[in-house]
Amino acid sequence: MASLQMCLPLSSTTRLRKRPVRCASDRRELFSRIAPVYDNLNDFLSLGQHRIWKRMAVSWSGAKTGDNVLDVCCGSGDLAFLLSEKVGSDGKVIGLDFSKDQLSVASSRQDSLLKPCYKNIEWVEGDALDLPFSDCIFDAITMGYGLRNVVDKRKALEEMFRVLKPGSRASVLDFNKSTRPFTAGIQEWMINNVVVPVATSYGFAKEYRYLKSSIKEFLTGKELEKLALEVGFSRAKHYEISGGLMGNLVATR
Ligand SMILES: C/C(=C\Cc1cc(O)c2ccccc2c1O)CCC[C@H](C)CCC[C@H](C)CCCC(C)C
Ligand SMILES: C[S@@+](CC[C@H](N)C(=O)[O-])C[C@H]1O[C@@H](n2cnc3c(N)ncnc32)[C@H](O)[C@@H]1O
Repeated sequence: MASLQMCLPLSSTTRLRKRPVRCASDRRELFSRIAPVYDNLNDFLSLGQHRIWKRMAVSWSGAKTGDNVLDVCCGSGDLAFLLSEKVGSDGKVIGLDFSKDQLSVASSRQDSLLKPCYKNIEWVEGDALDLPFSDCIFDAITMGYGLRNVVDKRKALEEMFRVLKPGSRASVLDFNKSTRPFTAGIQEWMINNVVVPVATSYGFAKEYRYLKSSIKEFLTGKELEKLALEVGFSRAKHYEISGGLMGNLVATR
């Protein structure tokens, strides 16, 4: 897979520092490590609010009964399961991720959840930067907390554009990189003083500290809209949610 280049060997001084989560293989390993606690920590740390944000993302995708849809960077499958309920048994959902461990959690959840429509979900191990699908085949795409984590955001949007049918939408949910100092400050305070300490108690301090650096390196809502239009989407709108802590880009091909 094009984007899974191995990290270059670090200098000895760098090795001595906390190694940054820089490249695709580092990030894949990070999400594989946290797979066992990922869902429970999301529920606890967001007080269950992330499920509301994910429902909003699926609604913005425009997915409807009978559609053929894709959830990129599906992880443990939250958005894929919501898409499955939306498209129903006549529809088809593909959940793609490059972490075997995350996909294993998703597949186990699918087996234990007894909703008949969930049989319409297929889990695919693959790279968001090199989607193993033909052009113009999906009626809707979601990407929940994935764009901030890929090493090439433009390429990820180009791939989603390529596999979307004309007139269809990509709905991209993530943390919002706020331009308002107060909002950014609240977000950073919560991560520093609630998220990381709780994660540390589970032995995942470094993994959750990565949240802060990944948000700092992310794009603002306006920058995401601009990038989507540059890639070729005909319309792009970024909605701030939860007081600006989170955001959702809706891009129409
Ligand atoms: C579902 C959420 C985050 C998913 C997620 C994304 C990542 O990129 C990670 C990277 C490294 C480790 C973990 C993740 C990860 O879990 C959002 C909710 C869960 C967050 C961990 C908690 C965020 C707290 C907010 C800053 C404030 C929430 C306020 C709420 C109204 C109580
Ligand atoms: C924070 S999780 C989001 C999971 C799920 N979408 C959700 O909303 O909870 C980010 C996911 O993106 C995956 N990921 C990151 N970069 C990827 C890439 N280039 N290709 C495929 N999956 C990737 C990780 O393995 C991880 O499962």
